[in-house]
Amino acid sequence: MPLAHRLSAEERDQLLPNLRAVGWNEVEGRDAIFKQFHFKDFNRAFGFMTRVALQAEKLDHHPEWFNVYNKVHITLSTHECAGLSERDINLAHFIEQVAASMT
Ligand SMILES: C[C@H](O)[C@H](O)[C@H]1CNC2=NC(N)=NC(=O)C2=N1
Repeated sequence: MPLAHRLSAEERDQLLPNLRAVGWNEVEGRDAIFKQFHFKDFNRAFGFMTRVALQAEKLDHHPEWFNVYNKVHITLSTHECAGLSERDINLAHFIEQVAASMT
């Protein structure tokens, strides 16, 4: 896999607005993005997490996340470059697709 690089200012200007528009926000004090998801019940939340987990393993890029009942909080960042990379953007878009199919 090619090395991950931290997104440049130009790349951020280009890539982040689409994600901000659907509820992803930059984390304060850390180069990462965050979103909270709410599902109808635990089954949907865990089904969502299962689908994200399988893709994360395939991409070798894993979310930091927290779940209680129907809530899933997700933080995305890339350890390899200690910040946001294109891998986080791609995973966030995949997560959006899965979430849309669960509601
Ligand atoms: C050794 C393994 O390939 C790496 O640690 C992978 C695994 N999952 C990862 N997940 C995330 N979010 N960032 C990484 O840099 C990363 N690296």
